[in-house]
Amino acid sequence: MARKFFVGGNWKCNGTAEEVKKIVTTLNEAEVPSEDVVEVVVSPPFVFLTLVKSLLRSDFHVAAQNCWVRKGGAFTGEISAEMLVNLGIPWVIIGHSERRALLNESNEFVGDKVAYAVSQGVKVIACIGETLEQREPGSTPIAEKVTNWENVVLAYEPVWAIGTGKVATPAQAQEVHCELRKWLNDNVNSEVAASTRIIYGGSVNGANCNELAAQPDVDGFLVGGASLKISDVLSFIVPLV
Ligand SMILES: O=C(CO)COP(=O)(O)O
Repeated sequence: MARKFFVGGNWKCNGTAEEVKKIVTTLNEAEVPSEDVVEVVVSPPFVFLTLVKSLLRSDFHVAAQNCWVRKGGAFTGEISAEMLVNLGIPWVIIGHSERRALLNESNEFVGDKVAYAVSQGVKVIACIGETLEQREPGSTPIAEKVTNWENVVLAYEPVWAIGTGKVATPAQAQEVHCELRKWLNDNVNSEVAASTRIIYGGSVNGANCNELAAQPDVDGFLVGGASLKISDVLSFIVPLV
């Protein structure tokens, strides 16, 4: 089964309502390949989720940047997977390295979150670590807890490449993605290994995306900084036609 290319824009903790509207307008006016060819997902901060969802073209989708590990309740400051379902937000990013590093999210916690979100019908962009020593223990709780991989995209984001302008070479990205696919084959099963999208994040922009996309195991991107720049916001979608 062919893996549909996946392009995610992670806006992180950035933007005003006006800036967000400008990005959405740019996305809405763009001519891009059909939804059958490329899946495009943008991830604004929580407070802008409904605004973006209400304005965004219907062939693009919205992702939250995090959600709580279990059913909602007395967890001040959190939002739950049920709330995302209630608002019609189909995707969530879980386990981003910024949350792992700054908020001490552990592999187990991330694995539980991925499993809970998937169990509630929210699709997950699950971010995993950089070195083999980090990737295996990071992936194991996800592999142990997730039963339905149809709704999981794995994002490989080397920390040294995030926000630094130092992108992995296409060969480096391919090597890790290939290793991750082998890991899925050995630890989940061959079908999941063949069908799961493994996307790359870290200083992706219009200038480097085509070479990365040409790698057989690079199934898309999670783009940070460039997804916020009006001049760049389409550059990693359009060239893939
Ligand atoms: O962290 C990232 C996406 O989740 C990557 O960020 P940059 O594209 O800004 O390097």
